[in-house]
Amino acid sequence: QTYVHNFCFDDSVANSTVEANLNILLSSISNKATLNNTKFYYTTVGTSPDKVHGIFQCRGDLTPEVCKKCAEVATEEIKIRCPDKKEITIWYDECWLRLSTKLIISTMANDPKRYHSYANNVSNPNLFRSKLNELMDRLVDRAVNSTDLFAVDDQFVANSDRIYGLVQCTQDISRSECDRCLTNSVNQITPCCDNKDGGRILKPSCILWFEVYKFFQSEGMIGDNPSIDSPPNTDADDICTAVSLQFNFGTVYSATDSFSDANKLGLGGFGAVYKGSLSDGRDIAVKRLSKNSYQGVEGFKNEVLLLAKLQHRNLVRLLGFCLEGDEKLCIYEFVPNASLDQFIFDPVKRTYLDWERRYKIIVGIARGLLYLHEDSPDTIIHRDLKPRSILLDAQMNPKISDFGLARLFVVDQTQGSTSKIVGTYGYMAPEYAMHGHFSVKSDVFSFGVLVLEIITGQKNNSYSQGERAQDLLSHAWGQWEQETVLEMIEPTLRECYSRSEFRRCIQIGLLCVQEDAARRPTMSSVALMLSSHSFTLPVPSAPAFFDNTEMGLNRILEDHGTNSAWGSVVPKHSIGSSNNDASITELLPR
Ligand SMILES: Nc1ncnc2c1ncn2[C@@H]1O[C@H](COP(=O)(O)OP(=O)(O)OP(=O)(O)O)[C@@H](O)[C@H]1O
Repeated sequence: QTYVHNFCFDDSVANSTVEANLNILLSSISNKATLNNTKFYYTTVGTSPDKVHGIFQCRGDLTPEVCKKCAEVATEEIKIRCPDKKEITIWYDECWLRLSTKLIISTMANDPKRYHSYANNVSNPNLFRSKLNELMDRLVDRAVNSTDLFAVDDQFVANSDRIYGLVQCTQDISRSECDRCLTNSVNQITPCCDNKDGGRILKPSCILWFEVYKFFQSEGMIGDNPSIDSPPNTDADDICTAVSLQFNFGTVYSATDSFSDANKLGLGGFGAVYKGSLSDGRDIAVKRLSKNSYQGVEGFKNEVLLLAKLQHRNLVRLLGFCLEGDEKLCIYEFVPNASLDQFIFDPVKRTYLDWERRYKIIVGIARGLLYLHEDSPDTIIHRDLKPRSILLDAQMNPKISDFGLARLFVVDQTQGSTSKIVGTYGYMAPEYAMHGHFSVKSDVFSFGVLVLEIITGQKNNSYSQGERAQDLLSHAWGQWEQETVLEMIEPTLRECYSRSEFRRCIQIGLLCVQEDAARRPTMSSVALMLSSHSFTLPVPSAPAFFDNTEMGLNRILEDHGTNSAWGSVVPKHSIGSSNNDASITELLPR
């Protein structure tokens, strides 16, 4: 058991009833943590005003024996390290303990906090910082969705370098409080441990810990989330995962009130979407896939397994699937605040998004896309990124939706090029729209359009400037060349926004929409550009100019024709249709 730190506060309680109660509390915690084989334990001793409360929390990856030992050591050592004190928090590598005369149960506490860091500096701080952010975002998301508010994982940095991370909340607080506690800790990594290759943020209600070596036990990892370490295969683990991801049709049927119209959220390219409530209180969104999907049952299950392994704070989480007769359902977490287009293009709701919020949304989308491109088990190309495919959660965090759906339909295509163009006019890279070539760089293009739309409030494909209809990219390029980009700020933000961040966003947007795909940055570079203001941005070359004329559309149609096979599965997806905007994703093996 390795002692880390303690805080002992308040006047001495020597020879008082409080002191006597504290002693009883300590032996109770020591005994109960041993007897119950528990990782979390809460108890109180005495009556007000001498009542004392105690919370014990052990790490989720450790065995009951290790937790028991930690409880024994902590309750003994507290008497030596904090004699006569009544407000105490003590942290060990393996567990932590809180004692107080205040009601501490179910109340999230960020303070007192302790930064605990090490002397080794990392060799590439920018890269390390962005990979650490990636890892922490994933960990927080997994912890708040787990049963024990705990998560461990590791993250590739470069060559053989990895970062290992652990986050844990005390199990008495709610998921949203755990989220707040951990998110606050993630934001404190810079003051705590910037440029360091290891560190911890210790708080009464949660801990965050990272190292460049593996310091946790994987075997003890339990929780209701499938591992995301490897792609699906047919081993025993995946059979277990498949069982836990499969929803009973009756459950989904009653959760959505028999797929009632009142519960219908909308009709997308792949079928109708319904809101549902599970009996455990969780809200879900159920996508009822078009019945004439060509995908067989096994193929469908495999794809869902693969997609369910993708877990990231900025991706809409696929919780599972349901098969019944020819019904194929995908069950997602419910994201309450609708899609981004309903905010940025709405005359009233656009005012809800101040500059800071917009910047955070851009950073979140970049992180989600970076995960799909570089940090998930397979390279995943979204192919239809646009404001409608970004959903907003209760805190207005962005979540990318509809990644992977193309895999649930069998489409005639080869890797990296397709005879069927599926994407949305205005967001498609030119090489994709004209020649069917898609790659991570075609997603980067769509991301660039999205950035420009979020900060200017203008739609790329319905932009008008004065008399002449002009697309947003051409307009942004013109303003960039004339050094007048500030004129493009979303009008409701004019009085209050960061000019330097706005300029950077325009520059990043223009870098992403460059005509030459090879010159567009990767999403890891974009994430770095957004997180580090000291990073010097390259100078963009001219964007691909958007041809908004009938001739332009006809040219695309002539190049590709329409694909009857695809059209019969999801007719609205064919190029040239008036409502060509379903979301499609591709997954490629690395
Ligand atoms: N996980 C979710 N949580 C909450 N609402 C959702 C969720 N997924 C989809 N919706 C809502 O359901 C409706 C239909 O969504 P869907 O993604 O199928 O289609 P779309 O994005 O409108 O169109 P398309 O499929 O053509 O891109 C939209 O209003 C969307 O905001």
